[in-house]
Amino acid sequence: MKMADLGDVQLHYRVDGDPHGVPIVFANSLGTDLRLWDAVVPLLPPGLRIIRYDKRGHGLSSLPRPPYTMGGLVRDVERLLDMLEVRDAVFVGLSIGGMIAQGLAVKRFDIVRAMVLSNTGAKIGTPEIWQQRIDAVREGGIEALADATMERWFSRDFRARPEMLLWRNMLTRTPADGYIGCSQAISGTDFYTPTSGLRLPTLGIAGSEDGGTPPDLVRETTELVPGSKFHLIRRAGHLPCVEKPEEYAQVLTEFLREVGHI
Ligand SMILES: O=C(O)CC1=CCC(=O)O1
Repeated sequence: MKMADLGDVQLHYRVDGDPHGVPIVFANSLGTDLRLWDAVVPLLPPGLRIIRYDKRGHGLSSLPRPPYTMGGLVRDVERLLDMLEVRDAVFVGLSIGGMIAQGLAVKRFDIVRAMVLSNTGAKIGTPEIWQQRIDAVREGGIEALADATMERWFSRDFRARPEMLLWRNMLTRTPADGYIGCSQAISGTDFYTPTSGLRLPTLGIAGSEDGGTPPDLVRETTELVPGSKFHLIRRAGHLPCVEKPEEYAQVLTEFLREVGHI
């Protein structure tokens, strides 16, 4: 566990694998922290420098007051990766993490050499939907959203398992300001034009039962980048790295091999 002091924000991060290996960076979704990748990391091949972090307002990172912007979230990870002297990374972003991936790829070709757009979109939802969620959290806390969120995050089978409660607790223990700030950032983001201009190896991953970012949205976003690939994980919701870690790690490993990262 490490803390990067970036001045206006402190980011919790951790590095696993080979400290001198080729970098792979993971960015989490709304309402989760870097433990999102716990089941996938041990299944990755050797020789990788595996970097994970908690975005602002989440996990053990600091909790600046909202509003947050997508530009600010991109700038946070950009500063973290500059501090760690990361170049030519494969950047794996899930949901809002996939938006951060697109924003960083547009800005920093030297840092992002390939990207994985997992359960994400160039634009997610509408400002009205995000405002409803923000209002609900202001009124009733994140608990008010928890049951509906579990339905978007997980398949019916997984929701019947006790592990589901781990993720429900992770969501409901996210600070309201962190959730609201990131919701505002998503609400204000439309990356269709910038992402269409990207030219880098790109893999899209979707879950067949994802109620937050359905497969068609992930496919459409991924196809903005010419030559991209797409993989659908069946019987999984918004967090296939949790529900199907073996398949997720296998698809990721194949992509790393294809782009010459391992
Ligand atoms: O919680 C959800 O509905 C899914 C989601 C959208 C953006 C994100 O990061 O998670």
